[in-house]
Amino acid sequence: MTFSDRLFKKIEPVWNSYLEHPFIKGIGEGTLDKEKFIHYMQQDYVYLIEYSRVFAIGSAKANDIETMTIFANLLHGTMNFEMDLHREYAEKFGISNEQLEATEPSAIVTAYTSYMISQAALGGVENAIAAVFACAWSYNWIGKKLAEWPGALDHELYGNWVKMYSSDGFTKIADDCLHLINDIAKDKPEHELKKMEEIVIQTSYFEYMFWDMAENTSMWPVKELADA
Ligand SMILES: Cc1ncc(C[n+]2csc(CCO)c2C)c(N)n1
Repeated sequence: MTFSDRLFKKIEPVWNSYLEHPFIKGIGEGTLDKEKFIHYMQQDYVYLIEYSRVFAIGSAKANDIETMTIFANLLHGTMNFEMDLHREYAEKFGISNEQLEATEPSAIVTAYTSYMISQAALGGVENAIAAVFACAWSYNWIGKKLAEWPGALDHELYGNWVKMYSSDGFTKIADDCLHLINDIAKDKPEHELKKMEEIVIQTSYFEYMFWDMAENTSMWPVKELADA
């Protein structure tokens, strides 16, 4: 059994719950409120800026040039490929790149990114790959599931989201993370594997909380406070 098989056994119930979440269902069924999607995109944009730092930490902590290059490519892919999707959606909604970057992060975004950055900073390269794993892999997993829902790929607003995360390009990114975590876990003692597992479980819960924040307007930053 590979390390990722072991991880998947642990996190499968949490990941299955994503597919039951009203926000994900809203994307897959095409019924999601547009304002919620716009808010989600803005929050996700500032999330990705901080998330990218974890790839940079992974590259800095890598013990060989191959691992260093994989992290650097993942960093490049996020900032140029994934964030382009957000910039394209924002343009469609009349939101400039400057406005996107100036988004005030919700408390959950701050908690999630702070957790990933601190775990990656405190440990070695194994913590960095464990911190990014659920994020990179779960979106491709969700994208591929939603792609099978009737009409999800063709929806005029959310179809591109489903296309993007189920695409070959994103499947390759998710696979790169999968190979990397298995490779790094190979020679690790059990106590380090346990720590990696704990990080993947925590980040899987954070993913759920992110969907919850996107769905529930009461968890959004208060606009009047941000503008004051
Ligand atoms: C909260 C949140 N979690 C996961 C992703 C998806 N994601 C983030 S980085 C990456 C790897 C390559 O860009 C992927 C797939 C997201 N956008 N937002």
